[in-house]
Amino acid sequence: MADVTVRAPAKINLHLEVLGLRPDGYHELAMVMQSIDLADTLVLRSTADATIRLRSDSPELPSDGTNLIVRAAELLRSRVGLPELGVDITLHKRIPIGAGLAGGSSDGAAALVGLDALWGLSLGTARLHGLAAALGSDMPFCLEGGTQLCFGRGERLEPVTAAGAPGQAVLLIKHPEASVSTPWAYGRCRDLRGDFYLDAEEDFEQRRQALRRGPLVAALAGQGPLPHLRNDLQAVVEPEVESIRAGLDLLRRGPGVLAVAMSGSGPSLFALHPDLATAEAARAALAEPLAALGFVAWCCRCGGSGVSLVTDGSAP
Ligand SMILES: C[C@](O)(CO)[C@H](O)COP(=O)(O)OP(=O)(O)OC[C@H]1O[C@@H](n2ccc(N)nc2=O)[C@H](O)[C@@H]1O
Ligand SMILES: Nc1ncnc2c1ncn2[C@@H]1O[C@H](COP(=O)(O)OP(=O)(O)OP(=O)(O)O)[C@@H](O)[C@H]1O
Repeated sequence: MADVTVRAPAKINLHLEVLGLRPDGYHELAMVMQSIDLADTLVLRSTADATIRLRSDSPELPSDGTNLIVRAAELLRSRVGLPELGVDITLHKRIPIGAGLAGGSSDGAAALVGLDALWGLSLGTARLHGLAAALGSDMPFCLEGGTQLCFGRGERLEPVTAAGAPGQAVLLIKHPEASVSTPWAYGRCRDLRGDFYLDAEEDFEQRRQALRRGPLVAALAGQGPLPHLRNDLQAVVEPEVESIRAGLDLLRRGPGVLAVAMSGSGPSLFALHPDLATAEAARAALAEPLAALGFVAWCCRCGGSGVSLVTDGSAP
């Protein structure tokens, strides 16, 4: 079969609420996640030698069995019981690494979708979703994309209609030297807030309902103003990382900004804007202080889909 190319978009968290700690050690969450059009690209080619090979244009990224792309390919191949299948994968990395933007999870989801097509498996959405959930909490969202309520440890999805969303674009910033480990952020959350965690399923469900019926979901549907964005991990990470405090302050000063928050476990920060032109104008207005503090900045549209096969030859 000819090469298969897959687009792997990043996500931001419009809401991240930590409800409690589960018996499996993961946190029970209530989130709203949103795809953005900052994306990696994977190009996959079949090989005859039963090896899974990855190369990428990012020198910091491992290409061995610790990379989520290789882990996804190995899991898929073993689950379908076809050890003779081989693939060469080339990754064009654009999503910053360890940034709270689910770059690795989106790459893993893209590998699942790409290999399903390349190897002619036709696994279907439910099986791909199961494989994604086994690889990481954010990965099922990365498969589906768009705007979704995400519950459980992040893998239980409910689509949100965001046709009327006031924020159609983001100004996204990241400090190259800041890094936050996801397990560390959850561990810190447990240390600081663990005594207030909920533990009854009916309490979790009450919080899910509050989010489904709350002002954020209404605003996304074009029915009301955008509320303050909540990220419980931001509340524990912000006091520890100076560049996060400085970056949030800066984004709030951008002209036309609707709301500002940290994405996931950070350290990426974003400002929601009505459209790309307003986000670009804010980037231009903040160019000097952003550069002085050493931030890298991107302007992105809030996108409508998760990983997707590229069929028009437009990527990478
Ligand atoms: C911070 C977020 O990006 C928000 O979308 C996600 O919750 C993290 O998702 P992810 O990177 O796919 O996370 P995983 O690879 O499944 O888990 C990494 C680690 O994060 C912690 N973790 C993750 C998800 C969750 N619901 N509870 C947790 O406590 C656990 O320590 C886990 O060992
Ligand atoms: N294909 C990949 N791209 C990026 N990171 C990867 C990949 N595979 C494995 N990793 C590892 O995963 C870790 C987290 O990287 P990633 O860029 O996914 O972080 P993140 O955006 O914070 O994720 P999340 O938002 O899901 O918590 C890094 O330590 C990185 O080495």
